[in-house]
Amino acid sequence: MATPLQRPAGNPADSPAAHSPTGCPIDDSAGNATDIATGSPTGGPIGNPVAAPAAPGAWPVLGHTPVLMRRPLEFVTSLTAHGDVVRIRLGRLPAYAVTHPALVRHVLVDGARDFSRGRLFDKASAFLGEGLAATSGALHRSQRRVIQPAFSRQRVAACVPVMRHVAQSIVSGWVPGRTVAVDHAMNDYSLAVVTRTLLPDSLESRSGEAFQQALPVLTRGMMVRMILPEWWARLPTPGNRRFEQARRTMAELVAEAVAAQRAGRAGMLSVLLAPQEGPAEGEPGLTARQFQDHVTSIAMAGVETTGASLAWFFHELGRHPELEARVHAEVDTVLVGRPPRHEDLPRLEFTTRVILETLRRYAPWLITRRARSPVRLGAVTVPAGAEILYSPYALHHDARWHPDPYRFDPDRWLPDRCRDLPRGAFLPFGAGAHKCIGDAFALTEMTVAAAVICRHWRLRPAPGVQVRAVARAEIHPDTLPMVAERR
Ligand code: HEM
Repeated sequence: MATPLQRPAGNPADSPAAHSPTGCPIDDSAGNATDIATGSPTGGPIGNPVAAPAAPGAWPVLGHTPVLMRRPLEFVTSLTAHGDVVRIRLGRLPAYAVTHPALVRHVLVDGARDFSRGRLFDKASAFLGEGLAATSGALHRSQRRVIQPAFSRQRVAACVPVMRHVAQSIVSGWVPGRTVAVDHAMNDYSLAVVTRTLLPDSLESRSGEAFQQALPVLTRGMMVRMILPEWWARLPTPGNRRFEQARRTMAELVAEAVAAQRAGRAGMLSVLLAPQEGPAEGEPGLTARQFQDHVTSIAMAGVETTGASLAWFFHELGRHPELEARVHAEVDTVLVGRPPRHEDLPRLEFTTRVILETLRRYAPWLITRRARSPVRLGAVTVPAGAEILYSPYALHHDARWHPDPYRFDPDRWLPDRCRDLPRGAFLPFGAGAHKCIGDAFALTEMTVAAAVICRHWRLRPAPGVQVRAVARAEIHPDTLPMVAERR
């Protein structure tokens, strides 16, 4: 059975449909989307358009900004009730939230040529420059072709020993009965894995701490800048000053990392790139500046995402001892007392279902696109230049596709139960040309950490602590102290 851990590399828009280890769709391939609700095509010629219904709760001048700032997850999930395309306002700026899986797929895959990346990525370009995660169109396609081989199946498989080693060194500091800040531990794991595999020896130790401090300021700042009006970011507030400082810190750290690369150290990216030379006219390859922007993109996109997902994985196991017992039993059976190897991972089927369910429950909550021209989405026509919003989190909590959506139920990913899930209803990694380049890397990284930790440790919720979800670029636990117990 094809799994995301075994999928061939290539431009996702060209690659065969990716499937979860259970055979359920992790959406990324092209095809003609059909509006499931109405049976009508999702895109196409503009005719008899209707106005998108407006979401309630807009303030004069501020629009939906206050509710997006205060209750972001509740707000994005509430939009589904108002229509398949719902008009909201970011301050005075109109934006269209697309809530139906078929229409989201149209925006990301079938009709993707009609859309660029939009406001979120404009804001991120302040620190991502022209990195992979911030570009669109022809420039993005050429960059993706250059970088994709670094994330090939073989390269990801070759990273398993590093992932295992990093996970082992994280748990080696744990003391039975002591409290571990699991959210921090998982971010440390994720940062160490990304740096040691992609850019070994470059961002570690001394810089690692500064990096970990800058990341949340930047990811939160990027979301806040998307939601708030332009003038707000120019005010000399403490938050804006922190953002500027974090931006400078990140630029310095990445420059250091790139310099280390140029000194000839190995790493997934260095195999591809020769930034010290720079490509000659018409040759493949990246300039040093482009290389630096891509490193920033990958660091921004690849550290907190996996770190937060792993933290939620252990939070959910801590709350569900019956699921934890099943993961432990599976790890014991599959690994028979040795550390995990790449070939063991597909056999950790229940563990993988817990990971998929974690990715469903705690998916990225708001991502943008921008219409290049007037585009029809279902019955609605959005004007050229319109900001389009999609929310994997909201799609994943729509009871039409995911019954009892707030229940943590890994077995919903059993083949019999998820066979009829519509395409576009499960998008933890997005879809189409901008689908996460690190999806297989992240799934591998999460499975290795889960296996290494669950072999010897059980993490219990710290008594009396209420864990809240905080929406930055992805959803984080506000705090996650857990008591480590030896199994
Ligand atoms: C659980 C972990 C992760 C999640 C949930 C996640 C989610 C996503 C999503 C939803 C997108 C698409 C955004 C869009 O539609 O515009 C994306 C793109 C991206 N991700 Fe991830 N990601 C994860 C891990 C990683 C890792 C480990 C890396 C790299 C080491 C990475 C690198 C990237 C990059 C570079 C892009 C931009 C791709 C492009 O535009 O071509 N991500 N990710």
